Order: sequence, then structure tokens, then C-alpha cells
Amino acid sequence: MKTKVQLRNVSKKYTLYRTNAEKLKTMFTPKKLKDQRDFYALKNVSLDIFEGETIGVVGINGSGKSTISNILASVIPPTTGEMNIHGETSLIAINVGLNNNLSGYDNIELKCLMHGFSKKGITELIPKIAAFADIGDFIDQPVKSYSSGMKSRLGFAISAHTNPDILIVDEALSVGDRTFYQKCRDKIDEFKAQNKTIIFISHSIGEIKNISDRVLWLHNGEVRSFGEKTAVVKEYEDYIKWFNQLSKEEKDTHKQQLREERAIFEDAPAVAQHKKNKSSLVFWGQLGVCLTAFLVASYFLVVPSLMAALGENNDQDTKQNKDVETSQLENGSRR
Ligand SMILES: Nc1ncnc2c1ncn2[C@@H]1O[C@H](COP(=O)(O)OP(=O)(O)OP(=O)(O)O)[C@@H](O)[C@H]1O
Repeated sequence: MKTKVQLRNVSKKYTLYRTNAEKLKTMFTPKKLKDQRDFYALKNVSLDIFEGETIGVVGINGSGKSTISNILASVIPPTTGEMNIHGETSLIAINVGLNNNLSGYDNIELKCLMHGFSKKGITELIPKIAAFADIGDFIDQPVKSYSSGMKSRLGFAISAHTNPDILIVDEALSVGDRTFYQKCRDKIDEFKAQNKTIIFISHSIGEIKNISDRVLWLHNGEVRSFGEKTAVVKEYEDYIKWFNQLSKEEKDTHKQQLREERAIFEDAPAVAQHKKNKSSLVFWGQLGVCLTAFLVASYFLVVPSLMAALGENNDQDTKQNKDVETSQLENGSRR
């Protein structure tokens, strides 16, 4: 089986800033550890996805589903880890990929150009995409005037017609109505029949069970389970059931525990030491550069003046010697 997506220890780290001023400050000064609020949106994710597979992705809010879809579609880079994607990806998400200030038509043209279509190809595709999106006169209005369902329709229509190898659908179908949903399902089935790879993110367990071959459960930024769909969906549902039967205090304790697991505190002394080493290295490096610059400047500015001064002295000495010699000669001849 051909591997289409390979992730090895992929992590995405974010820093939360309390204010914009704090963010600005950390750009100029090494941030103090007490201010640090780094956390993993995604932590050490390793997986392989093969050609022709449809992978369903489940997980509670904030578990990292959109982060992984954005990384796979190269919308954002991972902080660390290795990623190999064999083929062209296309992401359909409610708020990603469309330029809000451009009209539907212009967005179609732009996306098609980005996918490498010729002008002629684009002219042929535009009516097909517009017909699939089925948003009427809104197609020539700016996307900012669209409802989320209309954005999703246009996004799906563009992606479905640009022939991607790997289609990533992030919750995009949840905002469309049932007529559009069925159209998208038919298109997804067409893609499956063409042996394309699909990554399908949804909160609807029914949809996930229907569409997927394997299921990935992301939990607190990590892979909790990845494999046969019925087994993984059951594990996920069992977790939801377990969580829902907890008391309010137990739920809060559990959520706090998840936050702590995700926060980058456990290696705090190592980070602090690393930062300390790094900043002292930077300090000595800068000092070294300044000293070298000073010595070079001194060489070129001071040495020529010294040489000139010495030269003048020599001239004066020679002149004085000559004067002495001349007077001695004069005295000698008088004698
Ligand atoms: N740009 C960002 N800056 C800071 N934190 C971010 C950023 N983007 C995402 N996050 C955080 O990363 C974590 C994972 O977010 P993500 O959107 O991937 O979750 P999700 O599983 O898609 O959630 P949902 O089901 O609510 O859509 C969340 O805690 C989120 O707040």
C-alpha cells in the first residue's frame, strides 16, 4: 500500500500572551519563565495514512483536529517533527482558504490558479464549480457577505473540482443543509471510488462511522487511538460517557489535569537552563563581535594616524640631523 501521509513526532506549540504589549515585549527580550504560558496544540503525533483510505478524525473541542488538518494542508507549519505528504492536499474548512474580500468568481479563479490550472482550464471549470456550489447571484458578491453554509458550499465545490490527491474536510459539511450534504457525500464517494485519500473531521459520530475506513481519536493534542473504526469510536464514546457521569468538581479536576498535561511546564528547568545558556551565548557572541569591530576600526583609524605622526617625527628628526650636520660642516670649513 502506498503511503500518502507520514507524520513522525509532529508537535505544534503555541504561546498564550495576556496582552499585545506582552507579545511585543517577548519579541525583544528573552521571556522570563514565570511569564511563560506555552502549550501543545498537538503533541508528538506519529501516524501513516495510505492511498485510498478515508480517515475519520474525532475528539472533543480543542483536542487538535483543526490543527492537524491545517498542518497537513500546509496552512501552518509544525513546530517540531517530520512530515511527508505524497500528493496535493486540498482543505475544505468553514473559515479557511477563501479570501473574504474577493467575490465567489474571483476566489474560484485564484484557487484554480494556485492549483496550476491554465486560463482555458479555469474558464471551463468556473461554470461547473458555480453550478455545484449553487449559491445563485451571490457568486459575484464578496465572500464576506456569505453565510457559513454558502462559504462551505463554495469551498467544497472548488476543492472537489481541482482534483486533489488528498482531500481534507474539516467540519465543512456540518454547516450545509441536507441537500448540499447529500451532494458532498456523493462527491466523497466518487473520490473514494477513484482511490483518493480523504481525511474527514467531524463531531457527528454517525457521519464518521458511515464515511471512514479507520478512525483517529485525538485527545488533548495527542493520538489516543488510531485504527479500526468501530473499536476506536467505541473507545471515544466510552470516554464521553465516563466524562458525562462525573460530578461538576470531578469534571473540573479532570479538565485541570488535561490542561496541566498539555502545558509546557514539566521541562521548565531544562527550558530555563537552555534559555540561560542561549542568552549568555548570545551575550558573549555580541561582545565578541563588538570587540572585533572595535579592534578593526582602531587598526584602520588609529594606526594610519600613528604612522603619520611617527613619519612627521622622523622627518623632523632627519631635518634636525641634517641641520646639525650642516652646521658641523659649516663650522669645520670655517676652521
Ligand atoms: N493560533 C492559535 N494560537 C493559540 N492557540 C491556538 C491557536 N490555534 C489553536 N489553538 C489552540 O490549540 C488547541 C487545539 O485547537 P484546534 O482548533 O486544533 O482544536 P479542535 O479539536 O479542532 O477543536 P474544535 O472541535 O473546537 O474545532 C486549542 O486549545 C486551541 O485553543
